[in-house]
Amino acid sequence: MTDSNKKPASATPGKPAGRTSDETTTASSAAPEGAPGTPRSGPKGKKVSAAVQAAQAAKAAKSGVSAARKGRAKKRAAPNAKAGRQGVATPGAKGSQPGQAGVAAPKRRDAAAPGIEDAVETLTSAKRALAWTHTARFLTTASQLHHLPQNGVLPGQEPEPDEDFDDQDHDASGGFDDAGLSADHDRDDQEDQMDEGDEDGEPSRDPNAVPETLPARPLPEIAFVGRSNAGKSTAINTLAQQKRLAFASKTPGRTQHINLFVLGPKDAPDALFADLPGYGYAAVARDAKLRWQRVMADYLSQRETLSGVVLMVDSRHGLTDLDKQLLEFVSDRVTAGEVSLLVLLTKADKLNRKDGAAALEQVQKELAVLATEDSDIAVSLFSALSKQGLDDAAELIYDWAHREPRVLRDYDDDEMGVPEATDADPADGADDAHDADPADDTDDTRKP
Ligand SMILES: Nc1nc2c(ncn2[C@@H]2O[C@H](COP(=O)(O)OP(=O)(O)OP(=O)(O)O)[C@@H](O)[C@H]2O)c(=O)[nH]1
Ligand SMILES: [Mg+2]
Repeated sequence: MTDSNKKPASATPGKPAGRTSDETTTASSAAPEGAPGTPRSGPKGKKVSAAVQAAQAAKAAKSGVSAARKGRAKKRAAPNAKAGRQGVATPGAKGSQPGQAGVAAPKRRDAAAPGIEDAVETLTSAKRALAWTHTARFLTTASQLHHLPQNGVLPGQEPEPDEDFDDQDHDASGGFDDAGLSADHDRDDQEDQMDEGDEDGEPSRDPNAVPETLPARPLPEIAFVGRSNAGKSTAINTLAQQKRLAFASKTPGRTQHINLFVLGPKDAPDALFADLPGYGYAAVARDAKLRWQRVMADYLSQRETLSGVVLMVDSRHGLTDLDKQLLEFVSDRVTAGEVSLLVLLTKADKLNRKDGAAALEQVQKELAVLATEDSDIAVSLFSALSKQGLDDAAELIYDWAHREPRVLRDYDDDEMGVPEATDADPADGADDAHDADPADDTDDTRKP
């Protein structure tokens, strides 16, 4: 995790009005005195939305959010409206000092609660975001980082296409196997899908299909990362409102390649989703883990078009050491505000309200070290089953993909260096027990 030498978040974003969920307590109450700001949380309920930027900006100004985020406020269109739209608590809401206990979410609407207009805006912006995520379609799969399309050039359009791109059917082979991410999968375990689709096996990708042409300009990329079995592929499917866009399975290690999905109109795609292989799968040799770390470190620290990272964490387990290690790979870019971060606490349907709130608070506290004036960090409970957190996640990601291009700071060589891969992971063994969680096998079925 990054240290706290970074610019601390100065004061404090304002309190979003009208949150109704008591799952929206801030983590700042647990933050140490003088600690930098804590990330926002974005559970369901609440919403002070702004569908249009002018309304967002006005709302942000009204709520005082912008005061704490002056750095990037100048660089983005209505950058701070996100906090309002997410309806998430931010530390030291109005009237409190940094490091002070945060203001708990109001249990009921009060004078500051959004009116009809806000409710309509909320609906509109959630609908717009979900309509956009629904456009997600498979683009390509890459077994190695350097195989990913760069600046709009797809593998098939390169002068010398790489043979690895032939395996667009998610065959359990290829470069990532070298990273130890392979496993003996039953490719017919479609019953593992939460959505009880009536198709058999994996969705077929036509190997002869002509890949969609990307625009010459680079598209912002949103990466979905997390431990094996955390729910990355399922979350992509849920966001896209498609049953089998990404391959979800209770078998850990299902996703073994970097799978890219393109979003936006066919003739004007505007973003990419990257479903990345999970980590922490027990049956992986040590040197293979190191290779995987290198791939992830390279991707997260060097992928120029990376706009946001969605880190999926099983809400029952919280941030593991491997998750923290992964965050280190991208921490410089997060603290600089170059890459946004959303931590989704998945499978929230398995927790009761109290435990969900506690999980949220714990992760917010742990992420506080990444919070700076420039950073854009949110945490939310999420369930693909109940759709908890879905609207918020969609809206936030939509916003990442459609914001004005960010002004990137200049990095020193040292700063931009790829973090050293390390095999020190004391919690690895313990974490791996999660993958064998028998509850996963029994509970991960869609409840009626
Ligand atoms: N109850 C419940 N189960 C879920 C939820 N999200 C995912 N699951 C289940 O968790 C298991 C793993 O989901 P995946 O989406 O394949 O996980 P992944 O992170 O993509 O895993 P890898 O591809 O191995 O890295 C599947 O059995 C899903 O049905 C959720 O919100 N609630
Ligand atoms: Mg997956």
